[in-house]
Amino acid sequence: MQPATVLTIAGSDSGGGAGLQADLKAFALNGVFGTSVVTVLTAQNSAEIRAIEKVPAAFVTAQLDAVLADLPVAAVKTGMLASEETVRAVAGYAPRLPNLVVDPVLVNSDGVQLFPSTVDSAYLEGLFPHAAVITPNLREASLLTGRKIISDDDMAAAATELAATGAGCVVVKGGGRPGIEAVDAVWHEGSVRFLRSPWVGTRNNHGTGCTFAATTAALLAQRVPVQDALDRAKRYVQAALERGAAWQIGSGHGPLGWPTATDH
Ligand SMILES: Nc1ncnc2c1ncn2[C@@H]1O[C@H](COP(=O)(O)OP(=O)(O)O)[C@@H](O)[C@H]1O
Ligand SMILES: Cc1ncc(COP(=O)(O)O)c(N)n1
Repeated sequence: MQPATVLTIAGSDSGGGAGLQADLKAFALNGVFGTSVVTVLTAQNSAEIRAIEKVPAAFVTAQLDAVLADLPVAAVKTGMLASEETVRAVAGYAPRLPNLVVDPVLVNSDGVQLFPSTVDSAYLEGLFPHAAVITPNLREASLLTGRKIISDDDMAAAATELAATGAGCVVVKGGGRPGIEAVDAVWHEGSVRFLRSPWVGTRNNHGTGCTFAATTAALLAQRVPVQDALDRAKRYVQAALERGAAWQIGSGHGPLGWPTATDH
């Protein structure tokens, strides 16, 4: 038996906690072979993103052509695409990208918008209609819908509104709303349900969103049905947070740990 191949189209996090470094780690720990198309380089650590250098869209597509010409990609995750050109270029390939999980990275951890709003519309019109799953966090869902999102009902309403883009499944992630539980809203086939797990009290949450989306893609590549994949990705993130909870790597938000197979 050989592993399924999965592709991440994402940015590099020099600090190692998020971006394609987190994706490749989640791929390996979820049993798939990871390939990576790099969209941006970030000068980043556990505390901040200091600078972003975009890879030209033409070189993003050159990487995509090289991977797709040779490797049996069974699922794709997108992360920080960073420019309208790159979002639209990836959207042009989307009909050929199976099990596409789109994690729209649009704001930094302080909630500040990272890119011009033309990037948001390229996601809404170009990429979401082709996605099997989209995974905005609270702030991104708020930015994309213009809604204030405070309650579970607000999350459900935002997920339903984003489903109108044509995405197969919408997850509004609630990591930005600490509580007793970490709650995410999932729209699928016309109804909304909630994913709930115990809140893990730790500062080491750099890469939770990347890890959730990458794990979902890894499971879809292994033919796990989408709702099961989301339940399992949620448990994986919880276990990864628990494993790294006491680490002190960096002065800011440290990385997630490595769950063992029996953890999740
Ligand atoms: N401290 C935490 N304890 C448990 N689950 C968490 C915690 N922080 C985030 N999560 C979960 O991690 C996943 C990623 O969500 P989130 O952190 O909102 O994404 P992003 O990194 O894109 O902001 C979601 O399933 C969310 O509920
Ligand atoms: C290159 C890159 N991509 C994505 C994120 C978001 O990370 P998170 O998973 O913590 O939302 C990041 N900080 N850097």
